[in-house]
Amino acid sequence: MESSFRGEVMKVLLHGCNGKMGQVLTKIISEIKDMTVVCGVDKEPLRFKNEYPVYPSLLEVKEDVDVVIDFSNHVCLNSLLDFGLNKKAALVICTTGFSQEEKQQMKDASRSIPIFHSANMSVGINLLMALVKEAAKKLYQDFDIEIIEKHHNQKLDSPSGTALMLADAINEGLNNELEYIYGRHSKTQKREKRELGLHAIRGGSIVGEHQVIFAGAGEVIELNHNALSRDVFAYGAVRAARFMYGKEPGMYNMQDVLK
Ligand SMILES: NC(=O)C1=CN([C@@H]2O[C@H](COP(=O)(O)OP(=O)(O)OC[C@H]3O[C@@H](n4cnc5c(N)ncnc54)[C@H](O)[C@@H]3O)[C@@H](O)[C@H]2O)C=CC1
Ligand SMILES: O=C(O)C1=N[C@H](C(=O)O)C[C@H](O)C1
Repeated sequence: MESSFRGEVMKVLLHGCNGKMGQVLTKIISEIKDMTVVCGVDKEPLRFKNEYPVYPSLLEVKEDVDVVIDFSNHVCLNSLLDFGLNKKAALVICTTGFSQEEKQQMKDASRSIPIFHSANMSVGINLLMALVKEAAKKLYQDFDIEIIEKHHNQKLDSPSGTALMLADAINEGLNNELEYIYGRHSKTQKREKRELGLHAIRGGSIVGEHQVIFAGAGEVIELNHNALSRDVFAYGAVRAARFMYGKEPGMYNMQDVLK
């Protein structure tokens, strides 16, 4: 599917603009000719001096907006959806940590506006999803599958949205037979075949590492992805924003963007 964005200047609202990802995007979009940040929203609006106005709430936004790029917190979902529905703006939601109910809320709203959501904006992870799905189909009979993710010490949610996305890709390949096990503390029993373990490490400034382990008798296969900087997520978000400009209502993800 092609982007319908051509020859204009796309007006972007950065939601969570004063966070780590918000600031990386601020810099990257300032270097792009046909895209401009018309305003930002952040619950800490004064943390940085930005070249665009920053509001503490979406209710205060005065600017005309084509696309909202969101890297904030899942608790903002209601206000984000209300904003998109009132202003008919496309939403590029990159935040993680949503509950099943919140994901359903997104789907419901996507009947009226175009909504993109992906827990990982890198091309590499979205290719890895296809690889682990195929590997799981071929290996599951003889190999146990576990996922380890590592992130910086400021991350709020665990396991990461990406680890869950990889687990879902694997499970889809296996007719959703697997049961997710979040760590094994206090467990004094053997691993069951249909378990898929998810394990989270938090420390320092690790940008984002995901390791999918296929452990067999006498041999181990690992498929890994390491994000070396946050730029990779920001470029993915810019690519998704271009893709979402002028799209029909519906739910979209990175697989649609990369088609
Ligand atoms: N999809 C992807 O590829 C990626 C997703 N993420 C996700 O994006 C989110 C943000 O990540 P970071 O920038 O590292 O976090 P961060 O904590 O550095 O930034 C979040 C920003 O959102 C603001 N915020 C929080 N609650 C708010 C509210 N109620 N109203 C307005 N602003 C609010 C905070 O003040 C902060 O400035 C996380 O959920 C993270 O997991 C992060 C990197 C890549
Ligand atoms: O919080 C982060 O930093 C990241 N979050 C995303 C996730 O939860 O998967 C993506 C990336 O790994 C960085």
